[in-house]
Amino acid sequence: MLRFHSLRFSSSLFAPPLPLSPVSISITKPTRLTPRMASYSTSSSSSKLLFRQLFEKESSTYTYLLADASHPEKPALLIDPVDKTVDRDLSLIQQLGLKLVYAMNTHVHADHVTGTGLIKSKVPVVKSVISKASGATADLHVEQGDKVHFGDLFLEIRATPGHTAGCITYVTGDTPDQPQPRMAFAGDALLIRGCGRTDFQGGSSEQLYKSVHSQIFTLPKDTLLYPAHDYKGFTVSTVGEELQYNPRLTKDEETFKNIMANLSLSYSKMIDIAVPANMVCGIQSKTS
Ligand SMILES: N[C@@H](CCC(=O)N[C@@H](CSS)C(=O)NCC(=O)O)C(=O)O
Ligand SMILES: [Fe+2]
Repeated sequence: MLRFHSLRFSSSLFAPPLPLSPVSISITKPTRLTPRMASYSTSSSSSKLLFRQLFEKESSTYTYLLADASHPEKPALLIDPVDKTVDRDLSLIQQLGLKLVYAMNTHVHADHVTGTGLIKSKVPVVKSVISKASGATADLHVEQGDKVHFGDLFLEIRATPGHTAGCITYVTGDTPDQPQPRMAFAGDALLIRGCGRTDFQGGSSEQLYKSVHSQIFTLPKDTLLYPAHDYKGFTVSTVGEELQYNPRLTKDEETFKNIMANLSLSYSKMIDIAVPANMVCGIQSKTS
C-alpha cells in the first residue's frame, strides 16, 4: 500500500522544494495518479471530513474549513479566508485541534482582501494556493486536474474561468473512500441561483457559460455546491437544483450573454484596494 506522509511536488512549478513535514499533505499532477489509485481500497476508508462553512458579513463571503479528522495530525485547509475574520478562523482551528496546512483562494477577489497573507504571517507553515492562470503570487500554483491532498482526503482542481480568467473550482475526491456526496467550492463561478459578474478582471460571459456547463454541471446531480458569496441568505445548493432553477445558466448561451451584459451592478467598492492586495495573496507583513 502506498501512503504519502510528506510534502510531494511533482512539477517544477513548485520550486524551490519545501521542507519535509510529518503531515500527510501534497499536491499531485494528473500524470502522477497511478500510485495513489493503487491505494484507494485500503488507505482512506477511515477518513472523516470535518467541514465548517464560515461567513464574513461585510462582503457576504463564505470561507470553508476542511480537515481530515481521522488523520492523527488532523491536517486542515481554508478556502477563501477573509482578512477581517482571520482571528476567528484561526481560533476555531486551534479549538478543534487541527493543523492548518493550506490557505487557498478560488480567485483574485475584487470585493475583499484575502486572509491568506495574514494567516501566513501568524502561522508560517501554511502554504498559500491559487491558480497559475490567476497570475497571482502564492506558494503553490495549481491547474486543471491537480489534486490537493490533506491527510487521506483530496480536492481536485477544475478550471472555471469567466468571472475572472484564473477562477478555479475545488471538488472533493471522486473515489468511494472520499466524502459522499461530492462537494464543489465554486468561488464566484456559480452562485446559488446566480453566477459571478463578468464585467471586469478579464471576465467573459462566453467563457463562464462554457466553464459552468463543462466543469460544474457535469458533476453528479447530488454534488453539493458551495459558493464564495451569497447575498440572499442561501448557504448551499446542488448541481441538480442549479441545473433546474438557476435563472441565468439554464438559458441558452446567447440569452445568458445578454443577461450578463445587462446586470447593471455597481462597481465593486473595494476593487482598487482588494485586487492589488490579492495579487500577492493578501497582506504579507508580520502582525503578531
Ligand atoms: N456590492 C459589492 C459587490 C457585489 C458583487 O459585485 N459581487 C460579485 C462577487 S464579488 S467579485 C458578483 O459577481 N456578483 C454577481 C451578482 O449577480 O450579484 C461590492 O461593492 O463589492
Ligand atoms: Fe469575485
